[in-house]
Amino acid sequence: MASQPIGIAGAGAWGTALANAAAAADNDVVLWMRSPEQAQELAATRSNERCLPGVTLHDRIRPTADLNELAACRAVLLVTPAQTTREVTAALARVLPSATPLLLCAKGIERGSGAFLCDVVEEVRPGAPVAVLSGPSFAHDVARGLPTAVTLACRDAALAEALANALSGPALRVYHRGDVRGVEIGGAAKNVLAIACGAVAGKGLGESAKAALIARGFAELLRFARAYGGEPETLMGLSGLGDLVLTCSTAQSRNFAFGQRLGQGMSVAEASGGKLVEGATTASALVALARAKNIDMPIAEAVEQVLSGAWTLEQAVDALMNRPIKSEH
Ligand SMILES: NC(=O)c1ccc[n+]([C@@H]2O[C@H](COP(=O)([O-])OP(=O)(O)OC[C@H]3O[C@@H](n4cnc5c(N)ncnc54)[C@H](O)[C@@H]3O)[C@@H](O)[C@H]2O)c1
Ligand SMILES: O=P(O)(O)OC[C@H](O)CO
Repeated sequence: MASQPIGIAGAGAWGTALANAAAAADNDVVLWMRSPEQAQELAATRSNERCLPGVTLHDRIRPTADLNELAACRAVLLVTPAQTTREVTAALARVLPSATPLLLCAKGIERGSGAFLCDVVEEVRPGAPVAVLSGPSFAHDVARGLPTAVTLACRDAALAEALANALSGPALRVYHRGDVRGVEIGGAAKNVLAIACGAVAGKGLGESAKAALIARGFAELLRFARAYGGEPETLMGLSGLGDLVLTCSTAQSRNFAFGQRLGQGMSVAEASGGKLVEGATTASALVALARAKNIDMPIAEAVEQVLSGAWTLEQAVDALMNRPIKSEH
């Protein structure tokens, strides 16, 4: 069993970084991508210059474009954009044995349905084991072997522990937990809040405003998680506060950088720079879920209003600053 490889579906920045980390943790790794040309290129050059420039692929990684090669893996990490979760899970369901655990590594909420990604996976592969991996972790840091700690959640405690052990290595420390909902909420919501922090930086509104956004954004995270069944302790850990602080701190984050460019005056269409900005695609679903349960999330709401074109950034700042004065907690 332990000699079976770890499978990774999706060879973008995060999939490639996780492949290197899993290999460094003494696993053979099958790295699947949809493009045969890209698989050939990765196998020949041993690098993924498009998504993770300057990083050498570990010897134990086998790139492939044949989905069937994931069938013999002991677990498969799903590392494609959040909005492709349903489609890629359906493709995986056709080749994987039903007992193979799927470990969700994307951060987001499905648009349209408003479904949490673990629920999407469970809907497509009923009864099959599902887990989620999240926490403060930039692909470039993990791929270069810089020390990183993340959380892996699964309702099956023994499986959570086994997967955490399998993926933990010299530079990646994986904690385990049972609160799947809390862990996935932290990852999905922090991306939306990071857009607001980036906009504050881009507009030059100061470090005090940024700290206020992180603290009040965390209060929104906690309210949302409580209402949707996540445990507050989870949100206080790596996958909540940890990832919120990381993503709200630096333009190394694509969500922060997107917000920063909005703050500097770029349009929503220009600001992504062609990069994946999960907070921008999740904002409307997050806000719709919050409204459905009357959860007060003014920062997430302001991000959504700006992205939809209903408010300018100036109107968003006014709306946040002119709310009625209230007790902090
Ligand atoms: N990059 C990071 O530092 C990082 C860290 C933690 C979590 N994540 C999360 O991981 C997810 C992926 O991020 P990323 O940085 O790897 O993005 P990316 O844009 O670098 O890569 C996404 C990959 O998915 C592939 N893809 C897209 N649609 C597909 C489909 N329908 N079928 C198969 N493959 C498809 C693309 O070809 C690309 O290789 C996101 O949800 C992100 O929030 C990223
Ligand atoms: O670059 P971002 O904003 O997608 O963030 C990457 C990771 O989620 C950070 O933990």
